[in-house]
Amino acid sequence: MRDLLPFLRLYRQHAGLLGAGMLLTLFTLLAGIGLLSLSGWFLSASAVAGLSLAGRQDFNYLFPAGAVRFLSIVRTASRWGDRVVSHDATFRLLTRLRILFWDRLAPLPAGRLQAYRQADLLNRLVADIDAMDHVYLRLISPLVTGLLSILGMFALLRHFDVALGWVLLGCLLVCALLLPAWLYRLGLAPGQALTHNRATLRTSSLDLIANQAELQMFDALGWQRQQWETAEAALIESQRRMSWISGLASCALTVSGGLLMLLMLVLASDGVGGRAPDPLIALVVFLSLAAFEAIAPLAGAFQHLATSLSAARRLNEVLHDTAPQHFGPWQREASRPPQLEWRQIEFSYPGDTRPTLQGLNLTLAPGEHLAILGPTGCGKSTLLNLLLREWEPSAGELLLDGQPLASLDETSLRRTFAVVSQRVDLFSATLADNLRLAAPEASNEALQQVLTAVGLDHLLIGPDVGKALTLWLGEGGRPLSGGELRRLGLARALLHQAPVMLLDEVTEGLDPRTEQEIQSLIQRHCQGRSVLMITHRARGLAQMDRIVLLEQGRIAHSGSHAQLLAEDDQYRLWQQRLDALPT
Ligand SMILES: Nc1ncnc2c1ncn2[C@@H]1O[C@H](COP(=O)(O)OP(=O)(O)OP(=O)(O)O)[C@@H](O)[C@H]1O
Repeated sequence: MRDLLPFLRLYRQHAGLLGAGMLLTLFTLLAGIGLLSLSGWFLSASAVAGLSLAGRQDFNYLFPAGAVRFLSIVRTASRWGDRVVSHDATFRLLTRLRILFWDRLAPLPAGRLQAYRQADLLNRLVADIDAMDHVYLRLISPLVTGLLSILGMFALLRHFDVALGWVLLGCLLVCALLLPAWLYRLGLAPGQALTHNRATLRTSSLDLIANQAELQMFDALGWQRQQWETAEAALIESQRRMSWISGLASCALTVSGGLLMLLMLVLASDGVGGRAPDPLIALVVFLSLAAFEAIAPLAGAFQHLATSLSAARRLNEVLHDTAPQHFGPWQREASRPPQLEWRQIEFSYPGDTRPTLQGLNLTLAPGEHLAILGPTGCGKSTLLNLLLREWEPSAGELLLDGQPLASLDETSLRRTFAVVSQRVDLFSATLADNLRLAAPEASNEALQQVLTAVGLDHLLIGPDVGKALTLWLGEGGRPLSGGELRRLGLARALLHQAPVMLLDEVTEGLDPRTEQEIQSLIQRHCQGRSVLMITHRARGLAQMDRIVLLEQGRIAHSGSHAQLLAEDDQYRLWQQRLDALPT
């Protein structure tokens, strides 16, 4: 139950609406109970009154008939109001909860987010939050209004017959305690399975759709489909078990209601409140029948409680994630290239026993163009990831102009670096939208110029400036080749106008001519800016100010291209290997 506490705190902000919703539910219940018991009494009393002439003349038909109409109008109106107000309150709560969840999720560093699968996060954001609507609608509201109605019925019946009042109260309280507890236990395992299986099916469906090309190529579509079918069968099975429990709950409620009615009939048959048997017996019997209207939602609430609790637990995992990212208040003037320093940096990825970076010391002077070479997996991209604060070093200091990088505010950090990472993401949007991500204020002419510079002018539609950038890219639009994607990434980085360019294998997958063009473009555009370029290519190294060879998370060699060629055997070996690579 502790898992629900963070969500219950949100209720305070909508206490007025939630309270009004419960009041209307209570009116609906009481009006329903009053209607049934009064109608039962009215029918019997009318029948009895009709037996004698005096009875026919004395019996007041008008007041009970009016009361029945009044109660039925109150019941209808309050039920309508209850639905409107309770659902409005619930939707407001869900909206707040989604915003809260998103607010906690968004500041998590990208590295931390990798611990969650994207499909799973989507499921938490959609299905798990939806499951929280049970908490107010099916748990709190029925619990409060059910217990108040039971007390109301007790007070009414006690007015006519104290003993019968206590019997009704006792029986209803026993049912209100035992039935929910029993149904909670029954629904526990299938409820948890339902949340888990729903998440698994969603993840499996997204895997099937997103990886379809890969699966088809390796003839693994059947295998993935089978995984999906297994996930679907598991979900259907947990839904079937929940439906079975719902059926059982309805059966238990009907049987208990029938037994209670029978008991009250037997107890009242000698007369209510010490009187001779009269139509009040019908009032007692119908009152006990109506009483189960108050208990029925309670039983259902506890059956589904396990589903809400497991959804709450999954949401809390993200809400209480221990790794929120903190940015300092320092707002730096972003146009000037800074001095960057990795000082005695140690870093390992979670779960990895090997250190990725071990006591790494490196400096990037303002305006310096530095290339980093090294074998696959030696930690080159990790160097950039630490700079972008996707991960935090476990020891050592990352300094920007001599200040800890963590003291910089997030906007200044993002304005300081322009990145072309190994994986360039394309949004399902127009070409212009995909570029304006990096420079929202850029004019159409500036976008066209940069596209021409990176060799993507063939994506422009016609000469008209307004229409030329409207090509739809990504899902539902034109896909880009690997080389085109890299060039688009470079175009974004150039538009970003940051003083430090971080380029992770930016010319990988390009033909030699384009590679040459891109290299010259970088040199041209990055005059006066710092460049940190990770590369596996020999081309362009001579134009860099300094080259660093990284090995097993440490700097093995450092110097200018000419220096290293002259003095360093290993660099010569690297150079030969890179030269031998097909271009
Ligand atoms: N998110 C991660 N979680 C766990 N391990 C990771 C993660 N990212 C990278 N690694 C591991 O850390 C090591 C260094 O990775 P990194 O990407 O920095 O290498 P790299 O030198 O850039 O390699 P490449 O030249 O192939 O791009 C690798 O062994 C890699 O498998």
